[in-house]
Amino acid sequence: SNAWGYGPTNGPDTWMERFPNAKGLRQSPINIVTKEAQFDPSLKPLKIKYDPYNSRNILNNGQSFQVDFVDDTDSSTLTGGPICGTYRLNQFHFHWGASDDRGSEHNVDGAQFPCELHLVHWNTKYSSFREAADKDDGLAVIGVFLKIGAPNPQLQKVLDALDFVKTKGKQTTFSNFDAKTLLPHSLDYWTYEGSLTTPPLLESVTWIVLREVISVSSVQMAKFRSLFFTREGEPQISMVDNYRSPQLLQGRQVRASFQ
Ligand SMILES: COc1ccc2c(ccc[n+]2C(=O)c2ccc(S(N)(=O)=O)cc2)c1
Ligand SMILES: [Zn+2]
Repeated sequence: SNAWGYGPTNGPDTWMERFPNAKGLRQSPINIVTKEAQFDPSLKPLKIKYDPYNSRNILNNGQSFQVDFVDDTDSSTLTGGPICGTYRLNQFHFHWGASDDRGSEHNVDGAQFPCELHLVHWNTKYSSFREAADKDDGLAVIGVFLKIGAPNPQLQKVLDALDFVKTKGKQTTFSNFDAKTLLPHSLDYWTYEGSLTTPPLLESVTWIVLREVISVSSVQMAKFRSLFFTREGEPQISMVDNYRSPQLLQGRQVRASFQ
């Protein structure tokens, strides 16, 4: 079947053919217009507790690569911020461009970054990620922008594992990784109600986009681009431009945790 992807025949502009959520009223990503983001003093600080012991493996899923976490206990959690209750870290992954001028999914005042990190959490009021994935309050994703600058030694640990997951379906163990080391110093954030940015585009995500960026060098960006969308033995298609463009706000309010 013509599985969804990011190519000319199966990319984001074709997704609404098979995934009607694409035309929904709370789709992601969005362009964050900083002047229109209203400071909300009732927003709590983010409380992030990640246990390196929970990191399990790294997988090339044919759309991105993700680091999966064991999420059968509350040892790696997100609480506070705009959410109620406890959300567990399930995985993190990235979106990036073919060149440094594009690649992030969210934009800030119309600007794109070369890469965006997504840390995906699910609400423990549900019994599993899968059960939470289609609930209005099921998921919370922290978005972190990567900006070209100094090499990022924490990120390098992840990039060094990419040699083992070059093609779709490849995975390798990836233990003892502290995802907290990928976060910037400040946890100031913008937040809005949105969706998964890939099919099935479920409208179940409370988005928490951090204002402070983390650095990535151009050499490190080239490492992301060394991956392939395709399986071993298939004609190679470089894994680049795996991002959806900003969607209509449809009257949604973006709130800021900072003044
Ligand atoms: C219920 O069926 C599902 C549910 C979720 C699926 C999925 C297929 C791919 C990715 N996911 C995801 O988990 C997923 C997709 C997108 C994102 S994102 N880029 O952070 O919005 C996070 C997580 C299928
Ligand atoms: Zn994502």
